[in-house]
Amino acid sequence: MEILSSIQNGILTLEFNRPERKNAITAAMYQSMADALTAAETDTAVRAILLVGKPEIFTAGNDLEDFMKTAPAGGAIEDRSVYKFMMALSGATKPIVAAVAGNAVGIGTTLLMHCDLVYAADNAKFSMPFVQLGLCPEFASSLLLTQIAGYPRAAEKLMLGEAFGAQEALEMGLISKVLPVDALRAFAEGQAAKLVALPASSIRVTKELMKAARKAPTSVAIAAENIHFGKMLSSPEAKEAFMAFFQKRKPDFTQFA
Ligand SMILES: C/C=C/C(=O)SCCNC(=O)CCNC(=O)[C@H](O)C(C)(C)COP(=O)(O)OP(=O)(O)OC[C@H]1O[C@@H](n2cnc3c(N)ncnc32)[C@H](O)[C@@H]1OP(=O)(O)O
Repeated sequence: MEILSSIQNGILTLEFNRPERKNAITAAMYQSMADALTAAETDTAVRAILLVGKPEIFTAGNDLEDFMKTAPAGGAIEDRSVYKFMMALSGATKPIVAAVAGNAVGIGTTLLMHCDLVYAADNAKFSMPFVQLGLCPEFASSLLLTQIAGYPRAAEKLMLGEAFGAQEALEMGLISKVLPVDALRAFAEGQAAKLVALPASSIRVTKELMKAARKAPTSVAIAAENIHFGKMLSSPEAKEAFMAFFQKRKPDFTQFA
């Protein structure tokens, strides 16, 4: 099972479990998380959601082989499991806690902006190398990171795509606490348990109110990003970037105007 899913004491825990591929997320993994989140919406046994990886890796982002396979097929983004997962995550009415240790690449960082309580280990590394892959930001990261971190810092992270550590993520407001890697999971579970014990209706309304102002702009940003992202996935620049990754070499973008 590449996504471990369990419900215990009111907490739905979703755990990336593909360490041999650095927890890179395949279409099947997105689908299984989308299904679990959708089911959780109406399951009274679930009062909080916890998203975790392994102590050495959160996720290497979208599986790049999947990107190469699915790109030319095209089709509506709404039919793709990544879209179903991200819509289920961003539209979840129950509180979501994320705990990041190791690398959180691409969608691994983007998805955090749709969670509620976000904690990181001192070994966490965040990056959004969309431009480096010949792509563009996705799932409202172009909007939300700008709101969270301010334009100059967001531009640096989204244009240069360089990795940054937990301390910088804390300063920019992407996460709310840094913990020793060995303490991260227990701390996040404890925070989720606190949410479970609180009145679910108050949590639900608080979340709704807090997210109300960004709801419409988030949808607009996602739709605009999708148009570009879908086209860019099959661009020569992206193909060169994906091939270069698997051939363990630097991409050569100078061949493209
Ligand atoms: C809509 C969504 C958008 C996005 O998410 S865009 C972002 C896509 N993701 C990436 O570009 C990240 C690619 N991966 C990496 O940069 C690196 O990995 C890490 C920094 C995460 C870790 O580096 P290291 O510790 O040196 O591990 P390793 O040797 O690169 O990876 C171990 C094995 O895992 C495979 N792998 C890693 N990431 C992915 C991936 N994203 N998709 C498919 N496979 C991946 C490798 O190829 C390799 O495999 P082998 O052992 O056979 O050489």
